[in-house]
Amino acid sequence: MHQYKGKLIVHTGSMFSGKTSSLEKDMKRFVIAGYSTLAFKPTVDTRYDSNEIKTHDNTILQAILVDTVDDIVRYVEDDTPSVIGIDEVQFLGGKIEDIVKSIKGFLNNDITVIIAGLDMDFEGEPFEIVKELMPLSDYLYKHHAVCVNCGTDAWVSHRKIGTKERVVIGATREYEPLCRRCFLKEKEIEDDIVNKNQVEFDIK
Ligand SMILES: Nc1ncnc2c1ncn2[C@@H]1O[C@H](COP(=O)(O)OP(=O)(O)O)[C@@H](O)[C@H]1O
Ligand SMILES: Cc1cn([C@H]2C[C@H](O)[C@@H](COP(=O)(O)O)O2)c(=O)[nH]c1=O
Ligand SMILES: [Zn+2]
Repeated sequence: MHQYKGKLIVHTGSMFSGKTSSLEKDMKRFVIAGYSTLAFKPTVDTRYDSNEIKTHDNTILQAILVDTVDDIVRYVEDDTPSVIGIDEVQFLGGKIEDIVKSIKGFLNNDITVIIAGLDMDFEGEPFEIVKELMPLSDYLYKHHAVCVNCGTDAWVSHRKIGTKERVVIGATREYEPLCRRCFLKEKEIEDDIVNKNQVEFDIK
């Protein structure tokens, strides 16, 4: 009984790859197995955030909205769950070293931690917290969406809209999962458009 004590389970990959679905499935299995659980989700946009974790195919898990890992620590101290889940870990506020330290603290206290988070941003650059947590994991799952262009395993979340800010909340209107080859092709096209616009601007 309760073989999962102090394990770190990491679900990562691009958008639409099934990270949140896997987190939800794990959490629901732990409930069935008799573990006490708490699920958390960082607040990224107070206008849209609700107290639930929702997958792209609309399955739902109740969750507590938090700003930083310190909020999670407070809930864990009050409720003493044996399993916690954190969705969208890349948006959790606070210093990376504090997040890592708190997660290690949970694990050392026999609390199992399930993480779901993007490994890379829209430019193909790693999200630092996920990069830190991957080697610490007991179970590491890299999930793959389907490349919307060619149908092979996707590698990255390509942003379809122009903005370059790192955090832009969205789904299929703003992002599409692409394999490396299709992503590079897309980047070439985007660079060509930028260069062409620059030439036209210089001429005028
Ligand atoms: N290109 C795609 N590849 C795979 N799944 C997709 C794709 N587009 C939409 N989906 C849907 O996304 C679901 C996964 O959603 P979710 O678990 O929320 O993913 P993530 O948390 O990784 O963004 C799939 O079960 C599928 O219904
Ligand atoms: C790649 C990328 C994504 N985001 C945002 C877009 C979505 O709101 C979430 C990811 O959700 P999912 O459950 O993994 O589909 O993150 C972002 O802000 N910046 C990025 O570079
Ligand atoms: Zn492709």
